[in-house]
Amino acid sequence: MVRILFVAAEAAPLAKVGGMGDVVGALPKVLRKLGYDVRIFMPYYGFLPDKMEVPDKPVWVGNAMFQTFQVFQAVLPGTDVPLYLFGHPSFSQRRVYYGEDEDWRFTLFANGAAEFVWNYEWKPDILHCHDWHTGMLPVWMHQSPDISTIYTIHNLAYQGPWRWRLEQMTWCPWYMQGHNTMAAAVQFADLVNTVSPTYAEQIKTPAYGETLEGLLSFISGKMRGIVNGIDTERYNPEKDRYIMEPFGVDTIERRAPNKIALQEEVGLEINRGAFLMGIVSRLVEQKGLDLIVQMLPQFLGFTNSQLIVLGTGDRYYETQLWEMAGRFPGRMSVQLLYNDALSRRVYAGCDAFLMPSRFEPCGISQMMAMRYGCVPIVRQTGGLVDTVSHNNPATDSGTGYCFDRYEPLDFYTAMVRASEAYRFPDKWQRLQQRGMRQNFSWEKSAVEYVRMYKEVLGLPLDEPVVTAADELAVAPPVATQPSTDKPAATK
Ligand SMILES: Nc1ncnc2c1ncn2[C@@H]1O[C@H](COP(=O)(O)OP(=O)(O)O[C@H]2O[C@H](CO)[C@@H](O)[C@H](O)[C@H]2O)[C@@H](O)[C@H]1O
Repeated sequence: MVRILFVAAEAAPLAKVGGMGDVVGALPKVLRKLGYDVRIFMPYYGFLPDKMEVPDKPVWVGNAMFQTFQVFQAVLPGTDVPLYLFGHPSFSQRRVYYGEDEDWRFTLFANGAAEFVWNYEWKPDILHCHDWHTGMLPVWMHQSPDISTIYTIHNLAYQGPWRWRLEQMTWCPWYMQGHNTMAAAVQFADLVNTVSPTYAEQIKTPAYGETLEGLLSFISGKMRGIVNGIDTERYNPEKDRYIMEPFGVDTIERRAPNKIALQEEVGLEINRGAFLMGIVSRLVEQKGLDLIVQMLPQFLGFTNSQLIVLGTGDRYYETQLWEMAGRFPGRMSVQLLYNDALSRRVYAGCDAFLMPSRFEPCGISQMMAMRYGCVPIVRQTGGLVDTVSHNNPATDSGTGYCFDRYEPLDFYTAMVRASEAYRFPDKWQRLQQRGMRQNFSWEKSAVEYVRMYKEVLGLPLDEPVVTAADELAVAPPVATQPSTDKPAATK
């Protein structure tokens, strides 16, 4: 059976700050069903014992960067995916990112992962690395021809902090890109992918390449674009115990109480007819926050619409939104926090979801919104192009509202068109149902990942990888931990 180790800083539901956590938490369990022995290696953050049982005894003790670390083996809650936790005091605080030592502790983490795969009894055939935190692994793995590497770019904008210090820590000279772990991985990984076909093309241009467009164009032969899925088991409006009233595509009339409950919960006027818009996001420039700050006061001023924002991020946007909410009491609510349960209630209660991103590698939130019958209003960029299509009431087609240019008025027009369409309940309901019927499950995208794994191992693409004997023992017997749907720590 092919063995794959995912190395990442996040894995939902244990540690999730954004979409990468969703991917690393959901894809391995689907791949295991397809017959691959997939495991995860991630840091042992200080808040993990609140969410799961971690054994006291490590399965392995190693050394890297003159430090001793321990590796604990557990199981990702709600799945059968074995989880290796990298234990070192630098991760014992209750945070995932930020801090003065961000560069150092993630370099240590990547070093620890390398030592682990070189020396531990279970050896992967493929090391699947995610984002800058794990970027040096493909460089170091060049001394191990028996281990292939795949690198997934979730967000090109984050290429690692304090690069001059990174170079001193990675012990890799400039031609190995020791100062920029994202570039290092792109250059040295056997295959590279990003999380949607459109973004895979866009990042070869200066507008989206974040200064790596030259390198990305150069390696385009080994570059793939695979659209993300969502965890349709965890995020299922028919069974979600965090929402007021479960509903499905054929029982969409049962969705209405969720809107009233949400209005009540976040302090909005109870108004069944108001056009309720939602945002669940990291509050950063990428997500089009400047368009929101510019246009929402006008839109709220001229219509009877309402807005709820759930997110954390840049202090500037947090302050702007907070100040705006003060100008629209009962019409706008800002929740500056990370809360998975509330995010589900926003998806289930709002009429529309705003995502006017400046750039978007894929985007998970718009898919979650559609799954919960919330109509996305998005800018046509990156993965939003691949997952949302424009509503055409004449032909009853499309799943949301899309605009093209990153201009306040274009965004405004899209919101006006959506709020006008909302006045026709039957058509609006059919639009919601079209979104809910989309197949965003990981099963579809997992097949494309399998193709990549076969390609990197040099296996024939049209033949199954697993042998009959393997199929009988699809996964090693590991106990399944009960699911903890507790939200992760704030950023
Ligand atoms: N305050 C809050 N409370 C609760 N939940 C919150 C929250 N803020 C955000 N979330 C959740 O975090 C996830 C956000 O995922 P996205 O993919 O939309 O964006 P992100 O930019 O983080 O991911 C990056 O990586 C992913 C994965 O590849 C790409 O899809 C994306 O384009 C790229 O920018 C969603 O599951 C959302 O519900």
